Amino acid sequence: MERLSDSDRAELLPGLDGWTMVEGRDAIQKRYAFDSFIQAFGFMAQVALVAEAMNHHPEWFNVYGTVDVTLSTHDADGLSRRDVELARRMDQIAAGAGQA
Ligand SMILES: C[C@H](O)[C@H](O)[C@H]1CNC2=NC(N)=NC(=O)C2=N1
Repeated sequence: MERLSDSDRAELLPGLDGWTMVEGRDAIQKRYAFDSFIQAFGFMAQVALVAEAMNHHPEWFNVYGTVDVTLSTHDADGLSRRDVELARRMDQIAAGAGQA
């Protein structure tokens, strides 16, 4: 998996909703806020199935209804198209999982 080129970054990253660059690392991050732990965990369970099917896995941290997510491609040591794809899929799942 190749790291995103500068032109791919300029084209793809602004289209992501609420994702920002991590400082000091070639990765993107987003905080999802749900009303309850069950909604947050339901979101994570659905994402886990998608991530496994993509063979692309998030770094994440959950406290109650909050899920902090970092996406990066470890094999490429930076951002690849898979991160953009997983970010979009996570946003779709969050929208259906009752994001606060
Ligand atoms: C061996 C296995 O295919 C790799 O380690 C996969 C698994 N999941 C992964 N997830 C992420 N985020 N980046 C990777 O480079 C990656 N590589």
